[in-house]
Amino acid sequence: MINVGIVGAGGYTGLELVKMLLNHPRFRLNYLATTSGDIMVEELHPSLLDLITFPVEEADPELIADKCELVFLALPHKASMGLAKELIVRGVKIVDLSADYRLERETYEAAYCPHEDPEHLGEAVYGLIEYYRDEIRVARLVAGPGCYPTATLLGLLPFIPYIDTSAPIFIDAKSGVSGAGKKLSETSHFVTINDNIFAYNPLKHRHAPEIAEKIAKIHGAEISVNFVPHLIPATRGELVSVYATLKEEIDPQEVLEKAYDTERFIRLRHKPVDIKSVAGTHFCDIYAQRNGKALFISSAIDNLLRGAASQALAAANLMMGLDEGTALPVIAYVP
Ligand SMILES: NC(=O)C1=CN([C@@H]2O[C@H](COP(=O)(O)OP(=O)(O)OC[C@H]3O[C@@H](n4cnc5c(N)ncnc54)[C@H](OP(=O)(O)O)[C@@H]3O)[C@@H](O)[C@H]2O)C=CC1
Ligand SMILES: CC(=O)N[C@@H](CCC(=O)OP(=O)(O)O)C(=O)O
Repeated sequence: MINVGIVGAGGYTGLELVKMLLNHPRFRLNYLATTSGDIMVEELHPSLLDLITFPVEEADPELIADKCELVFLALPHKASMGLAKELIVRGVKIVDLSADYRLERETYEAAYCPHEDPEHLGEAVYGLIEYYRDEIRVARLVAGPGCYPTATLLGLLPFIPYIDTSAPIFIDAKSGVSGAGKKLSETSHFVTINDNIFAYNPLKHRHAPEIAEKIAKIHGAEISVNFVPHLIPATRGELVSVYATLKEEIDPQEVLEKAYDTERFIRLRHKPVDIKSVAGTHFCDIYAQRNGKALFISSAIDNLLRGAASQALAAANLMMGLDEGTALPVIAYVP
């Protein structure tokens, strides 16, 4: 068995990781931590009662290195890099769910804060599985992509060679409230979001530079990303609609089939996608349609899973030489 740990076990993605690791045939959950520790995991997450009994500690790099070959950091940005730099020098493999190792230093510092671990930033691999699989297999530090960039890039990347990048591209995204994490805020308050929907940070969200940077890296195309996220009254799930202009009248279905024919966790749909069919799973569902040169791409993921925890587990599987799909959830919460 391979010993693994989770730091940030009290949060939403931390819980998703615990749930998947309970069913993992090769990973043994050997360490759990929160900021203050001193609690049992089944107290932290009452839904785990009678399924697991395990102490949660205060995060300590020495102890993590003693107990784990690989650790998932399910922490807010900044907190992650503070710990990751202590762990990597101790030989622990890391899958970081935060934004800390996703971007070039310049892009990161423009959108977040000064980087505290430039030494290891350059070796981090972006954990978008379908595009970085080979690099992930040999990585010691993987950066889980943001949830919106995951759904957007999986839908949009196959079309980049056919898109007129001189015309604006609009990405209209909608997320369930769990995307904002566990702590409360005015916008995630029940009374604000119930029976409601609204845009936030239009054209200014920090995921726009992440999307643009990865398109440039993968296709060498500089595009101006116009990204508008919305909050919707759902617990989990994310729907992304991309509106772009084509250079030529290609068959969108054919483009998608060519890109993802052999990908078992990408489902190509012949009808517009929805969030419920992917909720609780690692799938990304994609649909595309064209009217002349106007292109519409629609993708859906579970933000907590494919957008964070299950994508992190797929990366960890690859890093430890296992089948990518080990213990990834595939049965959706339907109805
Ligand atoms: N929610 C989502 O859909 C997605 C989340 N992510 C990213 O994954 C990471 C985790 O997200 P999520 O689980 O939603 O977040 P949550 O806010 O639900 O959980 C984060 C946990 O980290 C702990 N924490 C907070 N501050 C610190 C600190 N300074 N030092 C140590 N621990 C701290 C908190 O609890 P405690 O202090 O008690 O330990 C908390 O339980 C974030 O970086 C997020 O941006 C990425 C993609 C999608
Ligand atoms: C609904 C909601 O609030 N979503 C979050 C994105 C979640 C995510 O992917 O966060 P990181 O990039 O920080 O890891 C947001 O817009 O900030």
